[in-house]
Amino acid sequence: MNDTITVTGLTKRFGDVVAVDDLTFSIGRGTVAGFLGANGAGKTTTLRALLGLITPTSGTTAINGTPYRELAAPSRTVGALLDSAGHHPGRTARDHLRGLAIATGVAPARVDDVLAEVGLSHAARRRVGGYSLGMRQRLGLAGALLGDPEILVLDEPANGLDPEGIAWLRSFVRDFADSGRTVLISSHVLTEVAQTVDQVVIIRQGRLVAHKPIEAGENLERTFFQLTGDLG
Ligand SMILES: Nc1ncnc2c1ncn2[C@@H]1O[C@H](COP(=O)(O)OP(=O)(O)OP(=O)(O)O)[C@@H](O)[C@H]1O
Repeated sequence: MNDTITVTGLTKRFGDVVAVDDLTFSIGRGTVAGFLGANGAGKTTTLRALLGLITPTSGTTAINGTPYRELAAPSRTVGALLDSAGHHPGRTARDHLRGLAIATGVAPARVDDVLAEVGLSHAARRRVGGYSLGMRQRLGLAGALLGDPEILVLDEPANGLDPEGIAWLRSFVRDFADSGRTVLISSHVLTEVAQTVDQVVIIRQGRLVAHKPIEAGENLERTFFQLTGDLG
């Protein structure tokens, strides 16, 4: 089986709100898939279900064919950046990552590697409370990379990054996929991901609108407006 990420008939309700509505898609190995939809479309809810953080109302999700909660080595299989919160402001980036490494069974020696990978070596000994939002996003990505995973799930990773940071993120994601690994990257801003992705999964009000490869020379903006009417 070549699919790394599968979402099958996923529905999630919060009271009267249907956040995700019978969503089905799968992502093959070695690709960068953009997961697009307006604010509130259901992207984060889908990713949280995929990572076993919430229980679906119905439907299933799997990573390499296995539900996340049943993975034998989750941090080596999939790394996730869901939000940039959750860092203790008084700790240094290095200490934060060391704690995370120990908690997830990763050799602490990886910490300096991932700090270098995300361009934070120079700030490794600074307290995270003084980090900019963009630096916290990089730190979150470093945490996702600790287990040297084959799959990355990134929820709005460009939030808070300056143009240089966004360009860096694009090339980072591209290199990651070119080494045969897989990235699912959510965004509500089309232009952030348009130059990076091989395919797009577009949702609106929790439902699948389109899942298609990106054609060379395609005017993505026009395609998206036609499909969704509400994506920037
Ligand atoms: N824990 C929750 N309790 C109640 N409603 C929720 C909860 N989480 C999400 N929702 C609702 O579900 C819908 C989908 O939210 P979700 O965060 O998945 O969208 P999103 O596409 O990630 O949006 P954004 O781009 O703004 O992050 C929204 O209407 C949201 O208000």
